[in-house]
Amino acid sequence: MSNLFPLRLCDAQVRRRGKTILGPVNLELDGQGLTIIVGPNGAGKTSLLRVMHGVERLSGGTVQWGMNDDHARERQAYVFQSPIMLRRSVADNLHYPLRLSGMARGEASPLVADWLARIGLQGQRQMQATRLSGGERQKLALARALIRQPEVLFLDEPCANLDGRATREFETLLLATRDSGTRIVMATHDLGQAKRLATDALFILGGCIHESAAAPAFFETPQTPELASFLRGDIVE
Ligand SMILES: Nc1ncnc2c1ncn2[C@@H]1O[C@H](COP(=O)(O)OP(=O)(O)OP(=O)(O)O)[C@@H](O)[C@H]1O
Repeated sequence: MSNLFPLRLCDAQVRRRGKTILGPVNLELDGQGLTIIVGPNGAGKTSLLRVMHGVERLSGGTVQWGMNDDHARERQAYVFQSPIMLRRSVADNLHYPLRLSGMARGEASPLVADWLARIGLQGQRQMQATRLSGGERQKLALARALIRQPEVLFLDEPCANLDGRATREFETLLLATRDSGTRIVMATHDLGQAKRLATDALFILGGCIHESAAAPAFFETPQTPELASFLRGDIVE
């Protein structure tokens, strides 16, 4: 049984140049499910993900995992909106994190082959990763994040630049990841995607959690006028 969870944010706050961009946020995350973060542009979704992942300096409050920060960090992975590919082959992009963790190449190779098959890129294994399409890159970024078997995966708008088919393939991989027990926290602009994936959701407005609930109640019976407007597609500030 993992002791990484719960993740507790207590009055977590981020201020930059005299402006509060996040918080105070109070939140407890347990170890299961797929939490979706939605909210208007600039509301603080990325900042919240970065605070949870421990890469955003706090101006106040605390972020606590069930274990010390260094060990907790090793069990986390983060996927960005625009993934950075190493200027190496597709296969080497998957070998890289395993080598960093000290795994011998012979031991890593079957894992790499398995992940190439899961993301459907066996045929491109020798191709320079920077030549992949946007959808292929994002699947490779996901595999690179998951190959070390993190317990929690953070994603920031991973499908923002993908077409429908690539988005569907990516979502299928995400659902399989969730079902295999990896905790997922993901920001998205796409309300359809949020509904398809969420087990629970957070609505961020003005840097604070304005409303949160389990899905489908979050989407079907919003409790605040602001979330109701946002879900209708109105402009909310
Ligand atoms: N380093 C920084 N210095 C000053 N302001 C910042 C900094 N980082 C973020 N901000 C501001 O903080 C606010 C929250 O940004 P954040 O990227 O977290 O929002 P977001 O909800 O992810 O936005 P989007 O949906 O547009 O990606 C924005 O107004 C942004 O301009």
